[in-house]
Amino acid sequence: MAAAVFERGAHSVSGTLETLLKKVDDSDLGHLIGDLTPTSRALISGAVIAILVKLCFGKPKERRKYITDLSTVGKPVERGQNLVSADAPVYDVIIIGGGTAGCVLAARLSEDPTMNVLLLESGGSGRARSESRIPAAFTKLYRLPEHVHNFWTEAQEFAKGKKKFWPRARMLGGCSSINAQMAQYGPPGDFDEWATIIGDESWAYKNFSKYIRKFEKFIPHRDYPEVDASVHGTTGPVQVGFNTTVSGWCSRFIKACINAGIPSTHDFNAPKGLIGAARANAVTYVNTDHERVSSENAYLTPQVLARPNLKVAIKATVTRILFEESGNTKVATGVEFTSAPDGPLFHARSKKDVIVCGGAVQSPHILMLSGIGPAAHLQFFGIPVIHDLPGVGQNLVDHPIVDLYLLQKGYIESFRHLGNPKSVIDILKVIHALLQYHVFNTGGPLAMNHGEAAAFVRTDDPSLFPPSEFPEKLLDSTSASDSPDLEYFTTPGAYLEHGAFLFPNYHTYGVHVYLLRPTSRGTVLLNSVDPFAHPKVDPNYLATREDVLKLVRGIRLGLKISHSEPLNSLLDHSSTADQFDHQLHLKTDAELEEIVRERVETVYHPTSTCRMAPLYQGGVVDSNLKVYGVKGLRVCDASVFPSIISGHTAGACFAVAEKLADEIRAEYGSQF
Ligand SMILES: Cc1cc2nc3c(=O)[nH]c(=O)nc-3n(C[C@H](O)[C@H](O)[C@H](O)COP(=O)(O)OP(=O)(O)OC[C@H]3O[C@@H](n4cnc5c(N)ncnc54)[C@H](O)[C@@H]3O)c2cc1C
Repeated sequence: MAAAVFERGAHSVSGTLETLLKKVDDSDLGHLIGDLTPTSRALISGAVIAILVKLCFGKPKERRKYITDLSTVGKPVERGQNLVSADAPVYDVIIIGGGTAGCVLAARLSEDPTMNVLLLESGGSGRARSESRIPAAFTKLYRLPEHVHNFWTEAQEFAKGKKKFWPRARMLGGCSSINAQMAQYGPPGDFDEWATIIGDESWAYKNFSKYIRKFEKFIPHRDYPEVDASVHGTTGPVQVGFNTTVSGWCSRFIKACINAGIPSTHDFNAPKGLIGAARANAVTYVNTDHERVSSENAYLTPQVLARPNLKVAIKATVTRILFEESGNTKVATGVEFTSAPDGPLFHARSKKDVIVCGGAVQSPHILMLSGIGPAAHLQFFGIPVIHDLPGVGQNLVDHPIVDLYLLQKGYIESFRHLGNPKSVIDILKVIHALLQYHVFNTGGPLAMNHGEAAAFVRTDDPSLFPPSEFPEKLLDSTSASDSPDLEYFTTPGAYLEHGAFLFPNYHTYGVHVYLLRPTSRGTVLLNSVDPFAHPKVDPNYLATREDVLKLVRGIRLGLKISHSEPLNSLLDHSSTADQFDHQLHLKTDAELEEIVRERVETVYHPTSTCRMAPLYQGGVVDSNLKVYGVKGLRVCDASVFPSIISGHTAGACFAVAEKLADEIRAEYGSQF
């Protein structure tokens, strides 16, 4: 009864707020608010109280218990002890890194009650952070070193010598806990290419796609009946669907793409491939409660964590993998870990496998610290070489992005206030958004993931890039004739510095163009032997001319889309302001090339630094993800991708881990 009264009261507060906001929006901004009436003030206070009451007394969030006392999962040891302590706790499998892939493996392997699994994660719980749970809030995490490894790249030789900010998650769920939640898994041709590179058909799309369906729980939506649910997984742990809020800019972008000559598509993840334009979150990793779906909350459920054969320790950084000789072979027999740079060290022993799931930056880092990598590089740092494996840390590839900053004509629709409330009106809007999200569970602006519509194209598509205007034939770096090499996505506001700067005095619109199949390759190398020191990350952006020319084409088409209706009428193309791009179409290709080199940034998708490939092609792992030349050691995360996919990378990480879990269980069977 009390709850019903509360709900009704809160609804009426929200309704009144909505009316008030509408009035404010319709009026000339700013006047109404200067001196709020007592009624308005009462409404605001009511809304705030409603939110607080809901937060305090609403349905409690499921609490998940993780191990923080490392002495309960490891044996304390002295520094410099190179063999696993004889009385260290023993596990069948030790997983290093509870990220996107690591949580999948922990949950799937421990389904076998005879398999003892230890998962060690350097950070804390992602789910415990509201910035991770609330879809719109993730960029707030980027600069917090406790939750994010905030790497910087080396100065980029081909990008004006600038160092680039490269956030990677440091929490359970890994980057699936901080990513933009867009769920596009890559076109079938990419996985067929993987199978060809490694010479194993189990990676071809027709076989590998069962693992995509295994992780997926697709939630259809009545507004998108064209999406064929039968080609999706419906029983997996990772809920994907249309549960994010999108602004009116989403459909405007898709219409403008179609008017610019890009076909429309309904489902970027259907087996037929993903060329075309659609609501980007044709699915997102956001559930029906409008919360992010990370690998932590999808896989490490309270039921999974209650398994006696699974231990999940947080604030546990692995400092190295330890090896023993068996005949002529080096065998990984355990790990050394600690909670802090000067903290006590612990050992744990593995009977079967140590699986490195540290991500594309840290997996090669951990291997090198442990003596697996290019011998000369390890010797330079005085690290005893366990196995000379030149491919470790090589082949780094990332999707380079160029953002276009556009100005709305007047005020069309904007969410600037969410990140940067500047007036009482903005504060009212924020309160309204909080009510929608926290009290009524209707989503609202906090349920946005920002990247709301997307288009995938090929730079050799003659209908988009007619040879008369684009005569130069560029290298085809795609995996198949129906795989794209450029992606666009849009945000209802433009931003700089990874979302830290939102053009506070303007209502803006962002079009982002990125290269899906770059040919430039970089490295992850050691900076120091200190496991807590960041490695040297050098994506070597734009080292090849192909990459630059394709991005120049991408900018041209992006501008054409912005000049196509309905965007054309809603954007202020008369603006000559320097910080906006309305005059960019007048620039020569050489001038655009300079802009590409000036602006290029990461779209946070590094892969392939422990590549699954034959040894002679710089491979680090075989098709079962076993590290070449040693025993008992595997890698499983984005670092093993044989080539970067023309999509977003989290989906393939889930699927690769699902596949490995199946294979390990089949390989060891009843041996546990
Ligand atoms: C800001 C951002 C936005 C993105 N947006 C999208 C998107 O919209 N859609 C999409 O599909 N992909 C997106 N991605 C990419 C995608 O999320 C990643 O490719 C994927 O999640 C990587 O998974 P992983 O398993 O390779 O590594 P991670 O998920 O990064 O996991 C690595 C884990 O290992 C831990 N770790 C590292 N070293 C150690 C150690 N020594 N000891 C213990 N633990 C350790 C880390 O703390 C981390 O938790 C985005 C990424 C970022 C950063």
